[in-house]
Amino acid sequence: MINIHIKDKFYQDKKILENINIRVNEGEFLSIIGPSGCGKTTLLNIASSLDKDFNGKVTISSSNIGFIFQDHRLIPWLTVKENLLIISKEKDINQINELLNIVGLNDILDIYPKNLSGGMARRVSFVRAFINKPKVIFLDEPFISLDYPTATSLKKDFLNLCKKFNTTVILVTHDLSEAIYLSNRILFFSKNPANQILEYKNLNNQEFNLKKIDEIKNEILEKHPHILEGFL
Ligand SMILES: Nc1ncnc2c1ncn2[C@@H]1O[C@H](COP(=O)(O)OP(=O)(O)OP(=O)(O)O)[C@@H](O)[C@H]1O
Repeated sequence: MINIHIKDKFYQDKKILENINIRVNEGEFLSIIGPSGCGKTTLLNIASSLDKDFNGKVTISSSNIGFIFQDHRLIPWLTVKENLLIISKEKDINQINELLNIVGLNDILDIYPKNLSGGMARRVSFVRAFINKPKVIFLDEPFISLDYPTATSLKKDFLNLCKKFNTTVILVTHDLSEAIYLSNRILFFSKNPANQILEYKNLNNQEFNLKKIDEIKNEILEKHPHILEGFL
């Protein structure tokens, strides 16, 4: 579904990524975790073909892809409805309402982004990402700076959307608990140039269970204490 081969990636004369090979299967949810500055966003930009300035090759089996970023990136002078319709291929207001309902939003179609709370705006950005039924979604720290209850419920809603569309996902995050909860597989990276230091597979525990998440987190940290360095 997604094949990422990066021989190397430089910014000016600084090597950021080297010798990275990642394959993501259809319907898989992969998280990439690592310390600040190790190149996670750079890797995501290359994987999603936003950045083509690297040595290597990326293939994605569908061109129908969506993005979710840290900020909602809604167009400020358009209402929620207009923000969603402008990128919707089907222009189907019933489908838009259905997706808004999945993320817990009702009666907000005529509201402008500046009148939405941060959490609501982020929810709308999730709906926007799913509106054309993408086969693949790339996310860069999408739950950052949301309060805990909002982030938790949005994560649940997000998993429901992924299930509904059988979406393949690559998520960049700093948060190990979040990665354990959401993913099937986690890749840990270290710094300079980013090395893949550990792969953790078969995390199919997508039920929100804090105890279980903590157990897995402790298991990972006990087995691999070095991954603590720099970011946890
Ligand atoms: N456009 C750019 N030009 C030059 N250097 C850049 C550019 N973008 C990123 N870098 C550098 O590349 C390195 C990797 O940056 P990147 O944003 O990919 O890391 P990250 O792991 O996503 O960090 P964070 O978790 O803090 O967002 C950093 O040293 C950063 O300063």
